[in-house]
Amino acid sequence: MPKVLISDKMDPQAAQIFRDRGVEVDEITGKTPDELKAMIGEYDGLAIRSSTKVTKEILDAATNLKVIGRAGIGVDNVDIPYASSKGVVVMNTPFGNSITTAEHAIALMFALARQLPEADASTQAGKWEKNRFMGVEVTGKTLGLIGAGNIGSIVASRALGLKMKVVAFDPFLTPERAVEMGVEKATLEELLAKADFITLHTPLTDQTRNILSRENIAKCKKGVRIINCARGGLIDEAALKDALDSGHVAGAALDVFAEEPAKASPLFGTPNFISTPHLGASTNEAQVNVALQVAEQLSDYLMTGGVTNALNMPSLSAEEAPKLKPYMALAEKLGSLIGQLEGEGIQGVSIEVEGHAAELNQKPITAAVLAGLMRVYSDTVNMVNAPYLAKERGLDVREVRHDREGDYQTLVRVTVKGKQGERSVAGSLFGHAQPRLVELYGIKVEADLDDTMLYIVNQDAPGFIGRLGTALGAADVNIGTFHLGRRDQGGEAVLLLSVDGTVDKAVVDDICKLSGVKDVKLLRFA
Ligand SMILES: NC(=O)c1ccc[n+]([C@@H]2O[C@H](COP(=O)([O-])OP(=O)(O)OC[C@H]3O[C@@H](n4cnc5c(N)ncnc54)[C@H](O)[C@@H]3O)[C@@H](O)[C@H]2O)c1
Ligand SMILES: O=C(O)[C@H](O)COP(=O)(O)O
Repeated sequence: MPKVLISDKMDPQAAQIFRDRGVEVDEITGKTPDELKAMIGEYDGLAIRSSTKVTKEILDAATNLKVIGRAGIGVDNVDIPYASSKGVVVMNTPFGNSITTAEHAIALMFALARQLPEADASTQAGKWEKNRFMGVEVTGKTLGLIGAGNIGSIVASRALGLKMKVVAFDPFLTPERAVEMGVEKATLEELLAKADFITLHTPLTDQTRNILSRENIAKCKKGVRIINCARGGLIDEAALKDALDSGHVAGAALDVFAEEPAKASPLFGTPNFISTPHLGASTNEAQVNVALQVAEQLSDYLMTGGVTNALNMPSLSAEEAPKLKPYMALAEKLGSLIGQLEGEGIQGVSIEVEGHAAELNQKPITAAVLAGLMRVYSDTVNMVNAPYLAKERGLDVREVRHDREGDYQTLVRVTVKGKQGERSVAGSLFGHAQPRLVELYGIKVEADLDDTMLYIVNQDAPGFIGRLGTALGAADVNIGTFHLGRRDQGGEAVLLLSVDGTVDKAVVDDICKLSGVKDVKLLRFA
């Protein structure tokens, strides 16, 4: 039974879903990195929010980990490249808390417009300072939206409902989408010059880090109010403090900080500065959404192989997974076969599907071929890290889909470009589920690729099979299955034998010495 650790505070329904789906679950929150490191080795899955930092050290200690699920959107607390290199799938729940976070941004905008936290504190202190708190209306004002994705577009729709004008800066926002959203597409400079309120909704990347830098804050309209419910690090906090002190910025509300938990900040105590402790996603509704989603996604992956919302692997629905499973087994065996036969020096690989295989999601088939192929170089390769390793090695990967149906109802062909030019192997499924090799380097040969096999190329001539059988018998090697194919009569022939147990190198060397033998390789598919 797979085992999952929930390491951050999550709605209890998550744990219930894991149990209902046959996954063992422990809920242990608030652990230090060292404590997490000590316990992570026993888990197949890890469910987190933003508090748990999944670093290289944690991933190195996570020897059984297959999947990390983020109950929320931002995954900057997970070292995704390293998780990928370790073959760990990373998933998030990209929509579950979007409305809630957009509402928090709007709430902070109103709190800034009417100085609500300060007015509240003053009133509860018995001061009744009616004349101290003069606000501004939002109606008719311009909201500058930096980042117009899921949350940004919800904020825009709410702001339009409040009769604001919305200008948006997002390099990936098309003019058509801007029209559909009812916003004006702008450059960052234009936005800074026009906005009365600015709200940030981008991830933290090298391009967005300090997007509101000292220089850009200076370019803002005097009296601008700034809201950040996205990620700390998008604003230069020291420059923001100076701009609040000088009055250039009339107010700022931060839900997120460059360093969290933010227990001290020069901004704390600054007039017209409001802060919340990363509460953007904290509503009952959003927390139920993300907890249910993450538990369903992780259970699907661990129990059926279904992949949803993964950041480092193609999606594969729980319905698709069982259909693709035999294809992935076939693809992995074909990749492994050609990888073992070719050895070093592969520069490119093309994966062709035809017939029934062409109706399926090809990405997992490609990932499985690459996993089989790359395992020749490293035994820690799996479907998650194989595409990354292939890219790292500069392997040219092509996918081809043929609508035609050939000799087989379904076919996967793997062609590699290596030291000997282009060579291919092809396989099909028998009885809808049994992977079988049907072609090897242009020679028709039907073979199940069993755990241990001998590949022999010889000159087609009478008596060879007898001599081979005698040599194997003398070495006490039992033949399981025997498959023969040849290019033409008297030409090159290929033999694939499955054998019980293993075969010593000395036996392989003896077979090499038999008359007519051109090549012998011991293959493993376990
Ligand atoms: N405070 C919270 O609790 C909370 C809750 C949920 C999400 N978030 C954060 O909010 C942010 C936005 O989430 P989302 O779901 O809308 O993400 P999203 O991916 O749907 O949207 C992000 C948008 O940013 C845009 N973008 C990327 N680079 C940009 C750049 N250089 N300049 C301008 N725009 C750029 C993208 O094109 C995209 O449209 C994320 O950082 C997420 O982690 C915070
Ligand atoms: O990216 C997110 O989803 C938010 O930052 C929410 O973080 P949290 O789950 O820690 O509240």
